[in-house]
Amino acid sequence: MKVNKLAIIGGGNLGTAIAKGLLANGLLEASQIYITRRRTALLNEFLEKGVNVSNDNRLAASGADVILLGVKPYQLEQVVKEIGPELNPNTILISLATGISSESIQSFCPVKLPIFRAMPNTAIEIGESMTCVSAYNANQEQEDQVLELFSQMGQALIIPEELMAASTVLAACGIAYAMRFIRAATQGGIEIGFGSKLALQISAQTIKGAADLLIQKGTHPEDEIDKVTTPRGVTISGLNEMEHQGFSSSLIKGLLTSFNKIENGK
Ligand SMILES: NC(=O)C1=CN([C@@H]2O[C@H](COP(=O)(O)OP(=O)(O)OC[C@H]3O[C@@H](n4cnc5c(N)ncnc54)[C@H](O)[C@@H]3O)[C@@H](O)[C@H]2O)C=CC1
Ligand SMILES: O=C(O)[C@@H]1CCC=N1
Repeated sequence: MKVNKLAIIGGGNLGTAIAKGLLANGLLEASQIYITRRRTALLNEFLEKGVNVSNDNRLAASGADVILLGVKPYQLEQVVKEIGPELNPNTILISLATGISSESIQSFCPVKLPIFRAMPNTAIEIGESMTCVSAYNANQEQEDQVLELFSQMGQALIIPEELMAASTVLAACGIAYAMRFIRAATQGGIEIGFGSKLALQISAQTIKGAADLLIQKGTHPEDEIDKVTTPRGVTISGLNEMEHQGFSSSLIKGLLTSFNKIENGK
């Protein structure tokens, strides 16, 4: 992708994770990246790497080919209106905000322009994100450009905008759910004899191996489970006990709770 200038407006948790992902992949020179937030002192690590750090959103947006909006949803309208004079019909605007439609974002802009919503997860920092993207007012070339950008920092997919809430839950919140699984496994590991450090190492690498089996072989989880569950063995006993305690059910209910909160604000 030919990007001369990329601006991240709102360098918080997600904005800085993306900046780290871009730098780690050498996708752009540090000098091509602009990142803003109100308290710029919190972005010193980027300043030291040669990234342009500022609290001036218009300066960052001016002449940028790609603008990523990393502010909170309730701050989006004000920020888009602020940078409005710097937008042109070719600017690629990518919103990371949860729950604000492309149509609304377009209504904050003075010109019609390609608008993308992207929902990466925090593993973007290490190039392992699952990023779902929706496109609005964009042509094929622009869609390909945005997909290419996020594909360099993990896997990326274009999805219909109506699935953005679902992708937020499955992929973005999903990192937190997976972390909680690993934490619980670690706590169990300590009870059966490991120190916390070793228990965490074993649990995390085990989850990574499980995910990689599915990703690399394209198999179904139950096929892989069948290979581990010796008849009358210990794995099936543990798994069935987890299900009696509501393991899958609690995960699905949690997912739905997150989803309903995005959809209905509850
Ligand atoms: N995909 C994911 O894994 C995650 C997605 N999100 C989504 O990403 C968006 C950002 O969330 P976080 O990064 O957690 O928020 P955050 O609060 O860490 O970051 C927002 C940043 O915007 C800055 N900011 C606020 N007003 C500004 C302005 N007028 N000009 C410039 N900068 C301004 C703040 O100083 C802050 O650094 C939200 O919409 C949230 O829903 C958040 C966390 C994880
Ligand atoms: O928890 C949240 O609301 C945001 C959306 C996805 C990840 N963090």
